[in-house]
Amino acid sequence: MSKLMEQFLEQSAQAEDGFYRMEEQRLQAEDRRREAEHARELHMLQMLGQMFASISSSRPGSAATPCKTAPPPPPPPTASITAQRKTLTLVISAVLERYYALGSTSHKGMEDDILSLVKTIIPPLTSKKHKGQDGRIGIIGGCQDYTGAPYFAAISALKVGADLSHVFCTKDAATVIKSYSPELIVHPVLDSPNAVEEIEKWLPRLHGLVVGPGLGRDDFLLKTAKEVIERSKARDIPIVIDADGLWLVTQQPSVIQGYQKGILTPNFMEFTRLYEALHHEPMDSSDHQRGVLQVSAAMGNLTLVLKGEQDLITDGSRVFSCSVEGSGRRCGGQGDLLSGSMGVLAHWAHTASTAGTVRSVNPSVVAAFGACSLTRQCNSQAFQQHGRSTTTSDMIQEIGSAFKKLFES
Ligand SMILES: NC(=O)C1=CN([C@@H]2O[C@H](COP(=O)(O)OP(=O)(O)OC[C@H]3O[C@@H](n4cnc5c(N)ncnc54)[C@H](OP(=O)(O)O)[C@@H]3O)[C@@H](O)[C@H]2O)[C@@H](O)CC1
Ligand SMILES: Nc1ncnc2c1ncn2[C@@H]1O[C@H](COP(=O)(O)OP(=O)(O)OP(=O)(O)O)[C@@H](O)[C@H]1O
Repeated sequence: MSKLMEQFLEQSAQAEDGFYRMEEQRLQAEDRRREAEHARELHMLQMLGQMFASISSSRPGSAATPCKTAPPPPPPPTASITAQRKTLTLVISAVLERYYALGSTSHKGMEDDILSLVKTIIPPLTSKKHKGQDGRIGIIGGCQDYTGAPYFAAISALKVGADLSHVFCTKDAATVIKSYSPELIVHPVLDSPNAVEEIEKWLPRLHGLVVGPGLGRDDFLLKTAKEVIERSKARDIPIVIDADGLWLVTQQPSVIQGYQKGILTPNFMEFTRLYEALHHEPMDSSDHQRGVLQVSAAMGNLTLVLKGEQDLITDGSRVFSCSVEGSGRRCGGQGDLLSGSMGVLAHWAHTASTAGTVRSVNPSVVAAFGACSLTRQCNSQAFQQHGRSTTTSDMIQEIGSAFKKLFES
């Protein structure tokens, strides 16, 4: 009897095992089918995104002043073309929204998609606009020691496409900066006793602010910068904080914490300082992705760019990495080119977001990604010509063609 019972139990156990094995195989097959479907869907959405982006970025030509020998100018953009462009950019946004909801992990695909999105924020060049409409950018920085940094940032903003670029610097830096370029508007106010009021007069006219390049760490200048940041936030102006501006943020994070139009652009050293000030412990330098998510979260989901071999960009929800090929040349001032360009792109991205064009990704992230790609592309192009002797001025010369290659082709 007990033998029969044993046999019966053994057979039931075998049947049960068989059942679970089959069920496991069935579930694995189902998983594989779902994964394949998921990959197909991602691939299709990616291709659609690229297709729509290339259609939408082929703009009507800008209306040039006619001259006798020139062919007739192309017709101005008609209402139907404008409507078509708008529909296409909305489709790109919807495609990307679905794509990111599916959780892509493909870095190359992701880079291409964000680049497509950058293309949609660039205002078309038309004869219908007046000077200033494509951006008036202010740089807070420039002191006795550092005159190059604010110049690099301000001229980069102009070369990317801002119409006017202002530098608010100390009195002794102003003449020097003016002498580098007649294109810049230079205000020698940063060390005057009523600096904040002097700068505030201009805020209603500014579309973007870059705080820090060549600012130095003098207490009075940092206090002025802090007050200008507060007043710019009250006016909802996009603010990029770089270099010594990040020194200020490290001392007083609340100055920009939680401001959704703020972007921080630390190099590794600046990032480490900020991390340690926020978390009161040394950073785990083996996991940069985790580090940037932690700092962004601690700063109230502020957009953050950790510059390096790959630029890591996050707003605390996901990390985008920009690895457009640059070069091995690390001359000073590349970060200034980056922050100046970002000031303009941030203005364009937030304008596009208000118009409903950018919906799927945080506009600050789109601007940051655009500026990182551009800086790296400039670095690569300048390096091809100048090799080891490449300087930031050589990179600035490349902004026009790098911009065209990345965003207008
Ligand atoms: N022409 C001009 O006018 C220019 C002016 N500029 C202006 O200068 C001001 C000060 O800026 P800053 O970056 O030199 O200051 P700071 O934070 O003390 O860093 C210095 C220390 O950080 C380190 N370090 C740097 N990068 C690192 C990395 N990736 N990874 C690791 N370590 C890194 C490096 O350490 P080291 O190699 O010496 O050990 C170095 O000692 C600011 O206003 C800026 O705008 C610049 O824009 C350039 C062009
Ligand atoms: N190791 C690297 N490889 C490739 N590109 C890099 C590397 N490090 C930095 N970059 C690029 O150089 C740009 C500026 O970064 P960098 O770390 O030089 O900033 P920074 O130190 O703040 O510059 P600055 O000299 O203006 O103060 C970034 O856009 C980044 O992409």
